[in-house]
This record gives sequence, C-alpha cells and structure tokens, in this order.
Amino acid sequence: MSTLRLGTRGSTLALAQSQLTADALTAATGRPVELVRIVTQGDRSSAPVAQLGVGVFVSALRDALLAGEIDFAVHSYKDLPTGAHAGLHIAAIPTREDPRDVLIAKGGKTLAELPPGSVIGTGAVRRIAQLRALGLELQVTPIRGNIDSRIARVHGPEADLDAVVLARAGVARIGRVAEIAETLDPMLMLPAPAQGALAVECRADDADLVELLAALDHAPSRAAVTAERAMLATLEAGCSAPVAAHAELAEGEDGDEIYLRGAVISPDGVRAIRLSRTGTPADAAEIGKALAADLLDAGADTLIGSTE
Ligand SMILES: NCc1[nH]cc(CCC(=O)O)c1CC(=O)O
Repeated sequence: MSTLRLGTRGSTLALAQSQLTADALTAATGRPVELVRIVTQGDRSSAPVAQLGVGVFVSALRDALLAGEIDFAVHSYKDLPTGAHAGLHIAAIPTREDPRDVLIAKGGKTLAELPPGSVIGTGAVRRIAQLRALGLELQVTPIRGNIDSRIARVHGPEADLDAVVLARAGVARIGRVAEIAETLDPMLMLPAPAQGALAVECRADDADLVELLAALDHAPSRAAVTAERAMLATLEAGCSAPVAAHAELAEGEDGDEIYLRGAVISPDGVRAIRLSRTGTPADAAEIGKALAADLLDAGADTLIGSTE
C-alpha cells in the first residue's frame, strides 16, 4: 500500500492536528501516512491577519493539493472561506473538540478576577466585540501569531499582557490545557462558526481517497458544523459585523435534535442580536440559513456601521 502524503503547515498546532489525523487514518484503515511540510504566505508574513485576507493560511495547501504534490490536507475548519473550492472535496469532519474559547491569564485569574485596567490580547473581532460587550474596565489589544507565541505573551519571560483569549481546541491539541485559567461560557463568549472542528480535504476526483477518508467522518460533528457554517455563509452576503455560532446536538423525543445559537455583535460591543433555532440534523444547512435570515430580519446588517 502506497504511503499517503499529508500536507501541513509547520506551526505546532498544524503539526499536532495533522499528526493526530494521520494516526487516526492509519489506525482505521491500515494505510501509512507521511507528513509533508508546506510553507504558506501567512507563515512568512508578520502583517496582521486582517490585512492578509481570509484563507491565506489555506491557499498554499490547496495549491499543493491541486498540483498533486500532496494527497490530502487537514485544516482548522473555522479558517476555511465559506465558498466551495473548485476541484477539492471535504471528505471528512472528524469528532470535534470542545468549541469554546478559553482565558489564559497571569496568576490563573478568571475574567471576573482580572483587576480594572488589565490588558487582554486577542486578534478576532468576534472576541474583541464580545469582551467589550461585558462592559468591564478591560483594555483589549489586537495580537496575532501562532498559539505558542500568544501564550508566551502571558506565561513566560517576555510576558507583556495580563491575559489572552484562545480557542480551547487549539490549546488542547498542543497539550497545554493545564495553563487554562477559565473556559468561557458560550453565554458570554459565543464561539466562531466551526471552531474546534477539522476539515480533511482531498482532490474531488480522487475517488479512492474520498472513500478512504470517510472513515474519519463523525456525523454529529458534521451536522453541527454544517449548521454553523450555513449561517455564516448566508450572513456574509448581508452583513460584515462579527458573527458567532454554536450548534449542540441533543437527544430529543423523536431522535437527535440540533440547537443552533447565533449572534451578530457590533464591533464596539454595544449592540448584539442573539437568536436560536432547532431542527433535525438532516436539516442542518436549512437551520443555519433560516437563523441567518432571522438575524438579518432583526437588523444584523445595521450593526456594521457602529465602529470603535
Ligand atoms: N484563527 C487561528 C486558529 N484557527 C484554529 C484555531 C484553534 C483550533 C480550532 O478552532 O480548531 C486557531 C487559534 C485560536 O483561535 O485560538
């Protein structure tokens, strides 16, 4: 059996989730997998991610896939642009990690324990807006870089921040959950659509590999992510304010039920529209689209204008 080439970025997180997926595939199918390092434009640049544009970390991997240099790639699903990519196919969405955000703070302080004037670093407008919405005497400062360098801004000899907010999934995958001070309740900090989920992608015409990779697919995770991403995709057309979403699957009386919560927040955190919908996993995409329509009806597009 030929060895499959899994293309990966060189960051600690990318290597960790690629290795995890390689091991899971070998365990499930017996097929050997080797990791192939790909340097992306996002790794070479130190410009803010907002300037580099969405999907910059993804494009080099996709180019390598289409060029046949690698057989498949593992992405953080939340980093993928919402549109489908010609010639490529997401063959598996493995079991999702905890989608919530976490606080890593000096002295292990929780959000409520941070003294007035504390400086919190985060790059995502979604997190900045929700932190501001708490109305605390906190200073939010934009940061970028990989997870290790963000944690080093709080824990380590070069520390210059009181706290950072990160996705729990990333911290868990690089083996640093012990440093988490608080896992943030989605009531306060609703996660990014698809946070904590991975997308395993290969060429659409590689039928054998599409079938092989399906061994890694986890139907409940796929349903949750499909609902969240459908909401995001529909909102993108009508609204550019920060978007958050979280779908949970629960056993209802008539089988599994999806409970999708969504929010659109003004960047200054002053106004937020929060709504929810339920439905069956088979209707995941429709639930997401319908919730986005509800949010737009409630004025989500008017939240863009309120700047900092
Ligand atoms: N935007 C970068 C990014 N992409 C995926 C993760 C974490 C892991 C995940 O959500 O799957 C992170 C870091 C973070 O947001 O803290």
